[in-house]
Amino acid sequence: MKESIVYKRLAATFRPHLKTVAIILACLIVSAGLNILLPLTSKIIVDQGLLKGDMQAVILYTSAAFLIVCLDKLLNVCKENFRAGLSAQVTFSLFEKAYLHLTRIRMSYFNRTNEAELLNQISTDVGNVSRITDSGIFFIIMQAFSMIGGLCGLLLINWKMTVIVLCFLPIKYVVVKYFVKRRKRLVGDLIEGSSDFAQWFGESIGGMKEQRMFGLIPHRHQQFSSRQRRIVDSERKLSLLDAWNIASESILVQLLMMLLYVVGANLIFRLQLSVGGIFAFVSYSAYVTTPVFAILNIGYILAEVVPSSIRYYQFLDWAEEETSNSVTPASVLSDPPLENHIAFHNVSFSYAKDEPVLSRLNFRIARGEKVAIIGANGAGKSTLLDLMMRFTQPDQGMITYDGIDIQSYEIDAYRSQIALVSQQVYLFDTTILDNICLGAEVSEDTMKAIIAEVGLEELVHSLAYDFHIGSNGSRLSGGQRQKIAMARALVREAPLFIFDEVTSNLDTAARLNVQQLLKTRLRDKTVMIVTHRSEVLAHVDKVILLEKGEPAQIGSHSYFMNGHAGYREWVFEHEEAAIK
Ligand SMILES: Nc1ncnc2c1ncn2[C@@H]1O[C@H](COP(=O)(O)OP(=O)(O)OP(=O)(O)O)[C@@H](O)[C@H]1O
Repeated sequence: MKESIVYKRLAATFRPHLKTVAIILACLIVSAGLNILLPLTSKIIVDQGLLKGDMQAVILYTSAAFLIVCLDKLLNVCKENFRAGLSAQVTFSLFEKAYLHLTRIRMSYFNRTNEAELLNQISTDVGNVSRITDSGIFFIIMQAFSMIGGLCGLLLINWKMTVIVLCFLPIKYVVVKYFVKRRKRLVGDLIEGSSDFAQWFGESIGGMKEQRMFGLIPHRHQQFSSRQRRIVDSERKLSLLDAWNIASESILVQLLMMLLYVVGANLIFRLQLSVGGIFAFVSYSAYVTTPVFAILNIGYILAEVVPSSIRYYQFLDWAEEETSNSVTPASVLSDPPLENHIAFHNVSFSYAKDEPVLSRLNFRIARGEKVAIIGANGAGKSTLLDLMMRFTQPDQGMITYDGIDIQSYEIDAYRSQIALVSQQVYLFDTTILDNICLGAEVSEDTMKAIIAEVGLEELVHSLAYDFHIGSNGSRLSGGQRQKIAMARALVREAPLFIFDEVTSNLDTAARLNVQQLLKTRLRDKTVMIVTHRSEVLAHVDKVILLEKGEPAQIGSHSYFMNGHAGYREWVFEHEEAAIK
């Protein structure tokens, strides 16, 4: 992303807050004007008051200076009030934009970033981008105003000395340019290192058991050290660079002062400049050099903002799920419900070019049908369900629901038609009840019935509905988590149910419950179920057999058991593996 585009987008951040920005700028202009008067008052106090012994002038001009400072400080508090408000609003909206984008971003984004990395990335970037509202930046703007006044003051007092001040500026420009270049590189390194570390750290926490079981701790410790060292090293270099930048600025300013005093003294000895004049001149020269240094330093501050802004805006540019479509599934609107049939028309999909996972799938599922999807590991079963959920889109072909391409439906309305229990269930860190209802109103009778149907009665009686299950259900067993996920789906009463390997963690009684559900609560519902268990396969209306990259085969369980040797062995293999 080009830097010019980044600057345009950063400027757009201020658009909703133009009024606040205008008030802050007004405060800064008035404040700069007031500050310009101060050296003049000092000059009069020295030349007219002290040197000529005029007490009245001393009292008058010191009082004027006092009032100017009071007014200036009041303005500063007022400006800071608005600036802090602006900063809070900008930070909030940057974070909100990132969060809302995450809720709509295509699911493929999550394949490349883990949670810890994502959190680190968003909070670092929002923090750095919102630095454009820092008091430092506004201070620089204020300095720009005072520079104009300062330059007028300098010319009024002595034009020869003004030339010395102006000659000094290109030197500072070269120095700052060098520092900015180095800082950008170091900040880039730091951002990359932190992101890499956060990704590694997230993975380390996720795989803590594996590290202990397989004796990986010394190896992971080494990885930790090299990654952390890279970050600490970048931070140290950055601090050192900051110190050099400040030191170079002070040295240059002092060098300028030295020159001004030498030349100024010469002019005083030749009676071309008053004593008060030289003090006023030195003050005004600071009004010119400080802003120029500060303006040049903007690049130094932006060296941190720009790399983060680029990453932040690249994240915001990641494609989102299609949400603008407005068709509502007919069954949402009609009572009694429509046919709710699903059809795959020549659907193909691949993650990588020339490596098809699903190839020319053609099948139709009528309302109320129970369909099993079966295939070897990696055959594309979960991918097929992701296509149904619109987490991904077909490369070719079309999936229709009630005869309409599912991509045409308004996405939330479409998803409300489906209750999914996925292979990897996610449970929220709240109570059993909240995890089942997920915000829906569920009557006590329905809840009781569902709890019994999925075999959760015992758990609920021993722990109670309001038992907190921990992060992702860490205080529950795998089977208990799967049962909660089942209950959560049943509560939705959607026309279509999708179960992805839901029986994998269940004991015999619980598996029988699932079988029973197909005949009772789910009798009129359409059900797609990924399973290899013969007791479920024997009760479905049809089986879709997937082989990676091949067109699907469709038939009944008995058809495959009699006519497909691979299928038979496969089902038995799974049964045996499950028994073992
Ligand atoms: N996000 C992804 N990016 C790239 N390739 C993927 C992705 N997800 C799955 N795959 C690949 O696509 C193929 C199908 O995966 P999928 O998860 O759909 O298989 P599956 O039939 O559900 O397998 P299993 O029985 O092991 O759950 C596999 O070869 C897998 O490596």
